[in-house]
Amino acid sequence: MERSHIVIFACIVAALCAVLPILAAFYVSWTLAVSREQARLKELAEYAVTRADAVFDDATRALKAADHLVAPACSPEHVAAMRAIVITTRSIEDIGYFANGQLICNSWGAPDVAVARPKAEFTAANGVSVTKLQLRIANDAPMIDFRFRSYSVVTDPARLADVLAGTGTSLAIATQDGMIVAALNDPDPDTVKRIVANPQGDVDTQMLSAAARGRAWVAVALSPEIGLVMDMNREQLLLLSLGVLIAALMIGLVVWVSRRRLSLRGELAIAVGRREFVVHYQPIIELKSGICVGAEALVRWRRPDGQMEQPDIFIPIAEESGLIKDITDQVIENVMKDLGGLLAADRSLHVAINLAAVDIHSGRVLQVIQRALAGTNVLAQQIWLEATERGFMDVTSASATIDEARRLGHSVAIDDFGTGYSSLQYLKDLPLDALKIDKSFVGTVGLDAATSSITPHIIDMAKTLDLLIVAEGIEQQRQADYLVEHGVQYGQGWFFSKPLAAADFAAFYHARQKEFGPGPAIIRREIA
Ligand SMILES: Nc1nc2c(ncn2[C@@H]2O[C@@H]3COP(=O)(O)O[C@H]4[C@@H](O)[C@H](n5cnc6c(=O)[nH]c(N)nc65)O[C@@H]4COP(=O)(O)O[C@H]3[C@H]2O)c(=O)[nH]1
Repeated sequence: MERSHIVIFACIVAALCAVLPILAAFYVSWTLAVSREQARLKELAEYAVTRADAVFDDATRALKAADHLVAPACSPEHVAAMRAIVITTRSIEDIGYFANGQLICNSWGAPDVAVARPKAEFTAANGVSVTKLQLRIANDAPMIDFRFRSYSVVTDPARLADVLAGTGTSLAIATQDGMIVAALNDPDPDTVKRIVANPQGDVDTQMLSAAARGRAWVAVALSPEIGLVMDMNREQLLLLSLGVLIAALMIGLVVWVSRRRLSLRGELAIAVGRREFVVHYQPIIELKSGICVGAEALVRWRRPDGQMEQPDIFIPIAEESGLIKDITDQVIENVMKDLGGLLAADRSLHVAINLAAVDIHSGRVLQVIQRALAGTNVLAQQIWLEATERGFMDVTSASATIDEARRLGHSVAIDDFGTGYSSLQYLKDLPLDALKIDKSFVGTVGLDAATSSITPHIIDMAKTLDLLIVAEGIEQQRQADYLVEHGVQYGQGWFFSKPLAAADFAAFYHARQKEFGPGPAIIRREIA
């Protein structure tokens, strides 16, 4: 990836890291606040409707008691009985007796002025009708008239909405068809009507609401959503600060990773320029005889302070940035410098060099090797080339490079076989010489692991295609024994030796030669 792409990518990731946790925290805290507020409104509406029903029941009882009075209408006894009803009924202010649409008397006797009976606006299931009067007493709200047959009682609507709603919350006590009869904090009549008609519906996106239906009334509680923002409680603020904290941590992480990647890339470019790469050699052993027949060249990056970086850290970045070509060239150069003498003196020895996918793709590396071999008396047959399955994905270019490599005398091996996308197709279509079994499979030999059954299949496949087999990562005697038994010719791994610096490898090679004898002639698989 280009440096500018890394920077842009890091900025986008950092911006997302900053915004997403905060948005998520805000969303969670908002959802919590909304559901809490809705629960509060529901509780309020249920409590209010219970109270309103109780007031209505009280007024109904008064009306029915008056309806049973037997004293002659508006006689002193009748008026006294009505007064007694008013005194003993908490929910009503007065009671009146009507005939022919006119008030004849109330609990104080005959009225001073003529009062016409108002028209009923709504009739409840128990037969009591409801009317909002023009008459206003203590507060601003018009009084409510409940009437049953010849009697009416007037009630202060404050008795119907006798609850504490809290500032910002409005409450309506409405008839079953949505007419408000009592209210707190001026709820909008149209909104209340819509909620009564459709309590579950999305009535107003800026209002939270809850409705409760009682025997006679419907209570509707409303509060504006904006109130929640002001009302965010401690827990919600805590969530938000947690979101900010996570965002900060994530941004820090992104900055750290991208800086490290950028700086590693920059450092790697400098290291290529300063030729800071050295090669270590892991001996390759002929398993049945124990003779050392070659080595795998493994690159290391020796920093100026002496610290050694392993290839797993820098090869992927080198491949991404295109620096890998220079590294391959330096490895080839180092191999010839380190082991050129040994190779020229002993034809039975070979060195396997790892190539990147791009090296296989372009084939350019073959000329580099040719130039490095020129005048050294080292044969091309002594230089093996290895690449992972990724290098052979583009079969056309890979075939061309392998054909040319083989024509020049090199042997070519597929590395880490079985860990990628490899299929039999690769092996059939490519003129390969050898297959390297990945250490992850060798490690399972003799174990019950699910992958342990793969190793014999890989071995069989290689035998069918008549490929040389090299097993990687042999750490134990039993693994070596198993591989010999199954016809694997070569192996490498800590059981024999870790990768060694050039001088140590030469010493290892000579010691091994003394103990197990000289190596065979040049190892070469003939392809018809
Ligand atoms: N656990 C365990 N590990 C063992 C054992 N024996 C050897 N190994 C390690 O296994 C890796 C074998 O190399 P690889 O599969 O080609 O895998 C190599 C190869 O794909 C790549 N690489 C190394 N040098 C070069 C190079 O010059 N060019 C390119 N393109 N890639 C390279 O880096 C990979 C890692 O190399 P290393 O870190 O040197 O790791 C080496 C080696 O040190 C063992 O018994 N047990």
